[in-house]
Amino acid sequence: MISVSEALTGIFDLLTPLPAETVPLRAAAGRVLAEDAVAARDQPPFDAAVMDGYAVADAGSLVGQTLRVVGEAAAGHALERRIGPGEAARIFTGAPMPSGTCRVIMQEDTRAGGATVTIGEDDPENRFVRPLGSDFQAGDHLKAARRLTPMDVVLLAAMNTAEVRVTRRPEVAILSTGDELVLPGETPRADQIIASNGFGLAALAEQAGARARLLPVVRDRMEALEAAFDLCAGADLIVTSGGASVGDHDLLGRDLSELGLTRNFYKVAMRPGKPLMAGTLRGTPMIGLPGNPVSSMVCGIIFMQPAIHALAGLPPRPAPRHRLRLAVDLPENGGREHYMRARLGPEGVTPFTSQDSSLQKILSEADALIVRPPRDPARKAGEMIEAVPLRP
Ligand SMILES: Nc1nc2c(c(=O)[nH]1)N[C@H]1C(S)=C(S)[C@@H](COP(=O)(O)OP(=O)(O)OC[C@H]3O[C@@H](n4cnc5c(N)ncnc54)[C@H](O)[C@@H]3O)O[C@H]1N2
Ligand code: MOO
Repeated sequence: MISVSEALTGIFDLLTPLPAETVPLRAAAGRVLAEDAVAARDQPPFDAAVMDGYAVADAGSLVGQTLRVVGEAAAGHALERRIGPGEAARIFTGAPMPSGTCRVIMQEDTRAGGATVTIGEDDPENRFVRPLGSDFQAGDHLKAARRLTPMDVVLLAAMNTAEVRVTRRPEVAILSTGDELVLPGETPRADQIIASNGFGLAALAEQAGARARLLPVVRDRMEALEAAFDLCAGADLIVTSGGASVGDHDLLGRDLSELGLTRNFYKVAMRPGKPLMAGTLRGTPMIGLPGNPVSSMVCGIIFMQPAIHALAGLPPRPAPRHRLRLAVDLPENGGREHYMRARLGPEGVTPFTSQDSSLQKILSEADALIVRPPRDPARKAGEMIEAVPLRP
């Protein structure tokens, strides 16, 4: 069996980043920037007032002095007149500083008197001017590749970017296999269960920025599998769940070269997720996940989501981890890398008592997956360990 990091590298090796497309700025959030965006202008494009008040030409203290108010500057309405010593311009936040002025005296520190203003307090150190280009300057870059956050979008908009070059959104075809499966909302027979994995995997794929194509459940027959493979055409990544083990009805564990499946590896030293496989199906990268729901979801986080990010053009990286304090002692780990469902509390992180890979309620309650490397020695409460967060 290969290690988790060998398996992840093996999956990255199957992937080619998708080409770029142009989208309007409104559709850019969450997409991966494919080419550097360059600011076309300085921001602010002029020295701007930071406070509502009076713009003055005098650099020294004006306490007790009365100035002549000779004009007004507001945001979007520059004052074209030059201001000299002994004069002031009424000014509002965001307005361009009139020529001749060097600072703003806050309105609260003044007393207005018709065409004049008298200065009460004045600290000339506080200029209340935002210099031209102090936010960003023409030619500044927002570097590719990065997943665009709402904070990036506000910057792109300010840079006067109406359209953005992003990588095409990966399309992930998801198929679940099993004679026992019926869809949520159907009435299962006594020997049937609800096909939950596909829904969770589709949500994980979409969380990672992909479009998910959730295919109908595939029965445990070769013809059904072949027909389902046809429905994967055009996808950038194919993800299967179930049928990966060695049972008589586990079709995906068999030699499927006649259906166009080339397997690059099968079985990984991890828990849950041992019967994981990856390869290509008719030339498209494919990841085969085990059917147990927790195995499927853990492998979706550890392999599918990083694969989607890489397809979208981000640097290939494992799922992010945090360092967390252990709240309880843990015995030595076995030979497989263990992803333990765990809860976060004031004392630190505690694994759930049962780590069975079928327990969906515990998975839903878990805050993190504690990662225990193979043969990790016994750990004491209070030690720091690595964990993959399950909540934003
Ligand atoms: N002799 C061996 N048996 C098993 C081994 C092994 O090494 N030798 N490995 C075990 C491990 S580990 C896992 S994980 C499972 C995974 O096997 P499969 O990928 O073949 O999964 P299935 O048999 O199809 O299903 C397992 C389990 O999960 C339920 N399931 C399947 N699909 C879904 C779905 N879409 N939604 C909800 N639940 C699903 C299914 O009903 C089974 O209960 O194999 C062990 N066996
Ligand atoms: O690896 Mo299986 O994924 O233990 O349940």
